[in-house]
Amino acid sequence: MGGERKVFTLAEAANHNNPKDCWLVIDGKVYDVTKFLDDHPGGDDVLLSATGKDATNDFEDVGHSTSAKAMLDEFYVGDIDTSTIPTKVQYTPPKQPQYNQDKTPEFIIKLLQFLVPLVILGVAVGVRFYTKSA
Ligand code: HEM
Repeated sequence: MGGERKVFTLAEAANHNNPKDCWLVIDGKVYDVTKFLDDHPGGDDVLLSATGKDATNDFEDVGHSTSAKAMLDEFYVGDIDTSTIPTKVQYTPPKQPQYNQDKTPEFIIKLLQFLVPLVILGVAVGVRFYTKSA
């Protein structure tokens, strides 16, 4: 093999998910952290629960120090076949209908709001005018 990089599928890496054999997938690389479980300042349980998946976000979310990131090298065992990592589903909001979907221009609506009461008033005045003389 002579220093050739090993490439694992996510399923292969996921098999190493117990306290006696624990692999993590971070940033496209595979790390065997079995020996580190007892020494991890964040505890062994978080490492074990980060197995079987792309743990990049878990690792980054903690805000690990640069020295923590430098430690990764010593646990490196190979790379992950990135095509075996399920791509994140991007949330796209449903398309909202435009608020005013009808094409009636605003000024016509304004005009009607002004005219309708005027017409009612006109009718009322007209009725009164014609009934008074009777
Ligand atoms: C090979 C991978 C990892 C290494 C080498 C590592 C190393 C370290 C180190 C050195 C610290 C001490 C604080 C610091 O220097 O930033 C730390 C803290 C911590 N780690 Fe990790 N870590 C690894 C993976 C993870 C993962 C995958 C998780 C979460 C799922 C995690 C969760 C935490 C937490 C919660 C702390 C904070 C502990 C505390 O402050 O009480 N670590 N880690």
